[in-house]
Amino acid sequence: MIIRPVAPSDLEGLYQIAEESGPGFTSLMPDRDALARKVEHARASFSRPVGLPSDEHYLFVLEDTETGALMGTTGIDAVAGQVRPLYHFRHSRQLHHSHFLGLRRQFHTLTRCNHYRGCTEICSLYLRPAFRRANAGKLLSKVRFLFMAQYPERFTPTVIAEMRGVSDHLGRSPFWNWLRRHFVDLEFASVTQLVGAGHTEFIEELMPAGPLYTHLMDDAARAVIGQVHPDTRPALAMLEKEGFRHRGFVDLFDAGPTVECPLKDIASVRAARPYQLMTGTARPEHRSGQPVIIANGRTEGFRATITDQCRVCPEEHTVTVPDALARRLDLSEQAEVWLLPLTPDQARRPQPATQSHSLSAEGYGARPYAL
Ligand SMILES: CC(C)(COP(=O)(O)OP(=O)(O)OC[C@H]1O[C@@H](n2cnc3c(N)ncnc32)[C@H](O)[C@@H]1OP(=O)(O)O)[C@@H](O)C(=O)NCCC(=O)NCCSC(=O)CCC(=O)O
Repeated sequence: MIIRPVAPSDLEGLYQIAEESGPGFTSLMPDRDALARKVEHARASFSRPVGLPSDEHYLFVLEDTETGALMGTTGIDAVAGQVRPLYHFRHSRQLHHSHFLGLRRQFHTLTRCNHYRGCTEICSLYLRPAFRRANAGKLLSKVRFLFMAQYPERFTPTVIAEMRGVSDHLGRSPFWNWLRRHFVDLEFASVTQLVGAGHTEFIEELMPAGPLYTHLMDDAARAVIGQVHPDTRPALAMLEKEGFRHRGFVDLFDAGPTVECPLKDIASVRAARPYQLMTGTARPEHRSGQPVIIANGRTEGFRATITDQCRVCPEEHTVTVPDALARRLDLSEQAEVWLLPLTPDQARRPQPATQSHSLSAEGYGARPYAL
């Protein structure tokens, strides 16, 4: 399997992915014209020289090199919330207290906001069920951090991910059902389609701006605040191991959590290193054997894969790879290559609990309002 930038010939495969991933997956909607524009935008972004990040969108695909089939997608928006505002609900606590009456009560509220302005956003992580296999999901998730380590000037100091929230197999969201009843009478699928196509004006016009008291919501809506879709738990688990944390901002439509991490603290960004390529047979002193993600040093011609065939000489900063692998990654002798080890010890230790909302898949579900 090989990761590469999306190409116009991927349009049909992308459409299939957009269809099978369902309505909560807003960054890829089944609309051929919109997908074609996305592919063109990505092509222009990979080929553009960048000093300061702007509206670049990097969309990568994972290809099965034996069949040419598209296995999955993974993406990065260099700067989100700049051209169009990025809306969230801020989940917070309010204390109502009457000294005179001796009464106090604590409430949880959701308040609409534009907290994230101009952050890099990772998105579009999807591995087709037919292609689920060891390390494919990890390659899709981590390759973006390897790309960021290679080209930090293309990204902002903070990276966020808006995780898909809970919806059922018919695409109904318990959180949206409540909002729909009280504020915007549209199907969840229609709303996500509007947002996916960039039509967000209705948010200012129709969505509540003042605080929503969560105890007034029905149980089903309240229970999914800050929770991810079951299929998204692996995606969240991988990001938590990278150091991403939830700070209380949830999606306006399905209440899925947004997580964030400073770019320089992302475990894979810290672990990625450049080497000089040697092809052919490794020398005995070269270190061998560990699975790594290996990428060439290009943008437009970016290629990456996972392999345990690299032999690394850390002292000389060189790596020897078999000729066939060098050809697949379009590498020539002495080229720069980047390696990211897959070993679990690169995972960061969790940050202090006081700074983040609790969000283990089970833990948050059991206590959805714990700050
Ligand atoms: C996310 C991926 C690509 C992940 O691929 P796989 O499922 O094959 O991953 P995997 O290798 O089996 O698991 C990856 C890691 O997650 C852990 N893991 C697996 N299942 C888990 C669960 N139920 N709860 C908690 N952790 C779990 C595994 O132990 C493993 O970590 P260890 O190896 O350390 O044990 C896939 O699940 C997928 O396509 N999901 C549906 C689409 C989706 O919801 N995408 C995210 C949308 S949200 C989005 O796109 C923004 C976020 C983003 O872009 O990253």
